[in-house]
Amino acid sequence: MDFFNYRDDGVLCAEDCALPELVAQHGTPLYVYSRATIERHWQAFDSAAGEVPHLICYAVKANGNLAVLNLLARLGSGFDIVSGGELARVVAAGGDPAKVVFSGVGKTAEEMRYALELGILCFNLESEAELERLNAVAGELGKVAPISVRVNPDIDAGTHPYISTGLKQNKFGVPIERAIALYRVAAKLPHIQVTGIDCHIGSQLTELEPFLASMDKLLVLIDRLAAEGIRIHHLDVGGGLGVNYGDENPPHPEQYAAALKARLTGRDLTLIFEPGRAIMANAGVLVSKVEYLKAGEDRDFAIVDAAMNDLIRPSLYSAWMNIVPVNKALVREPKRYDVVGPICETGDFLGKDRELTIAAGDLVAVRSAGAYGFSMSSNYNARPRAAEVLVDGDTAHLVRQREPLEDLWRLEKVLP
Ligand SMILES: Cc1ncc(COP(=O)(O)O)c(C=O)c1O
Repeated sequence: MDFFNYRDDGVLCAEDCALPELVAQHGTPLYVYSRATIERHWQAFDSAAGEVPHLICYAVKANGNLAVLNLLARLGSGFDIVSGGELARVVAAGGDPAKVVFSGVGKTAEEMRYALELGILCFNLESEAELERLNAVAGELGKVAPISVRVNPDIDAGTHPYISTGLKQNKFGVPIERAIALYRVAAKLPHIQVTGIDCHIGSQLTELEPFLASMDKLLVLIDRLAAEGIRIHHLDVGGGLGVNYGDENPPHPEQYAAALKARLTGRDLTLIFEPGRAIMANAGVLVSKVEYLKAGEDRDFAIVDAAMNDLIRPSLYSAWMNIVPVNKALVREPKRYDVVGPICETGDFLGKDRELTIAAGDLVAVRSAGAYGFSMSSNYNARPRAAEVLVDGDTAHLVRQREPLEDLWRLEKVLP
């Protein structure tokens, strides 16, 4: 459920704001987010976790716009980060570093220092070498670093191979057989404090079973650690809950959390969730203008002014994302199109073989684009990144302006 609906006159709105009016003000391509949807999705996790001690650490990589992070911080959210840059964003948005978990396989010493100085909640460690480095860096600062080991449970999450992270051939986490040994070492290090255990098996998961299977493996590990006197205080189940782009029908956070909670009875564990997509995907659309309709020999093309630099998911993962006309009352002949951007790559498409009722000059919206849309955008082909608008009822706030062209070379210089 989201707050993007057609008005009676056939115009698509974000909450109470008509998309054509936002475009008239801010142009295209334009990302539009709904505050009510973001808040409702976050609250769905919070209320699903209910009475179990828990913390929702929103995955900043899904959408790191400051206004989005700020809304979530105001709800009391924590954050899952994967770089010093994301941590800086959280701080700039008013987030609480004490509610931050730090994931990722390649944390630099500098990033570790920064996070230790801010006093984050936990480092989710992904290798033996990282543990060694963190102990040394914390030692230099005279601090103790709280850690979880990110366990790779070797479970097939049944998702696209590029966004599957819990298989032994993936770079993520520590193989479950080695995790115990790593905890033993960690427990003895002077500048490390074992606090939790962590796992994240992939993204856009549409079944509960892989989550539960990996949680079961982690619970066995927690018991084995307890038997050795190593106490785990929190269980970080990662993110990964899928959303509807079409008819995927993933579990609702309620079902997901209920299944996890059922396994925690009698245990003194805080649950940490790291949802990204489930909060943001359906809280945003990407609005674009049809520049040209072009008849090909083999197929017809709708050439729009958004491209793979604005939204790379279709090109990168062959992801299917729904593309709809912004005004469905306009009288147009329905036709099938490949919806493509202006970038000089054959892989530059937003959708293939889509039936659409459009003409040149019309607006289309790519739905479910709130997560991994703007955050994965680039300047390829010297295209400025799109503006972002956050709608709150009948008020639209420009939360990031379109990148001015001169910003594209602001950091460059020519030889004297
Ligand atoms: C460690 C970690 N946590 C959380 C997430 C967020 O995942 P999602 O957006 O699928 O909820 C990711 C991305 O897959 C991740 O790598």
